Amino acid sequence: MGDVDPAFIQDVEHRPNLAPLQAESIPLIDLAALAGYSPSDGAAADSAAIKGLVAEIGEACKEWGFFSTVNHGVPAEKRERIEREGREFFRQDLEEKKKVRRDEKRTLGYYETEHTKNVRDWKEVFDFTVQEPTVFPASPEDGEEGVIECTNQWPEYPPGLREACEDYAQEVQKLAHKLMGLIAQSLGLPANRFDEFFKDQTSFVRINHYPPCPTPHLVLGVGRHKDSGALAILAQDDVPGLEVKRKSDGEWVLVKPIPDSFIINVGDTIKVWSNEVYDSVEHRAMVNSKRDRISIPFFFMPPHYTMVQPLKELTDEHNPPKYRPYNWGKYRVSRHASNFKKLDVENLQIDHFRI
Ligand SMILES: O=C(O)CCC(=O)C(=O)O
Ligand SMILES: [Fe+2]
Repeated sequence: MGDVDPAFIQDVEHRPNLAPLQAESIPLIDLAALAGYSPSDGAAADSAAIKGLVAEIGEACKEWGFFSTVNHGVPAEKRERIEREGREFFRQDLEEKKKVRRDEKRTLGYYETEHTKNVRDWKEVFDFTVQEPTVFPASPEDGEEGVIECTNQWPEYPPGLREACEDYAQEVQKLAHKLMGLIAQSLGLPANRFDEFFKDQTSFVRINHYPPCPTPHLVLGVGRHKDSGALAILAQDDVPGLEVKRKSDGEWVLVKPIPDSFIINVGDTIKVWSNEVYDSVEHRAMVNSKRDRISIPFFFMPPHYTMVQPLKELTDEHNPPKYRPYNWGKYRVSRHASNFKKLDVENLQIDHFRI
């Protein structure tokens, strides 16, 4: 096992297959028709091209919970820039990176000891929030009303990281709003149905860096998990690693990198809003012994005061709500705390609120 810390080692049943299935992977959707689209513009939402997209996206959300997109409208140079600046940041010594390390009080910045399902991930990350400051409950406990304001921690080096991150987040955010419009339409709702949930937000962006690993067959860059927010919009470099658990048979399939594409996946919040018409799907990232890998997810998340529950229009007496309402901020704070360290218990999941 060499020098690998046992904290990283996955149980046998969760270890990756380094030659994973590539055959049938997630659908690829061309978003060119989104150029003039806005969820608040009824006429644009009704065009034939948009209706076609809505059908494709609805199908992908149902069958896979995941899809790749091209012609998404986010300028390639903005994605390239954040990737380049991120690499430059991670190239520094640990001591330098630790100057912006997150802790229990400052929850954004650099972090190198994340755990997923109580096993350490083979990665380091840099997190920044999209709406500054982002407001969260001070405590995950019900009845405790205080809030805290989270702000970003920017390193001195590289000097361009901050602007690259802020620009990127603004661009991807526009795409996120449009995708929520299409998803609303695909559920038979008005395109602007989700707008009220994103007047404020707790969205954040993570730059994942997966260094080469001497024992890629024993560890994962990020262990199997579902994303808890509404949507994730992920950029990956040209090194394969992301695997999605195929709903039809439970097999792990590799999502091959496509240049200038984004991978979109449905998170638990949409699963609940849709009363399980759509599902959030497990995914994980492998590492390899030769090349490092960068991936950049944008996690689109509602404001802390949102009560997440199945939408009224999608429930009735024959199809009653499958979840009790839960407070997004408290849920997020509780889950976030558990990523910091190895715990003896599983962290909070939406199943906790399943009726
Ligand atoms: O690196 C990847 O491809 C996946 C990352 C991911 O799923 C996450 O950060 O939540
Ligand atoms: Fe994820």
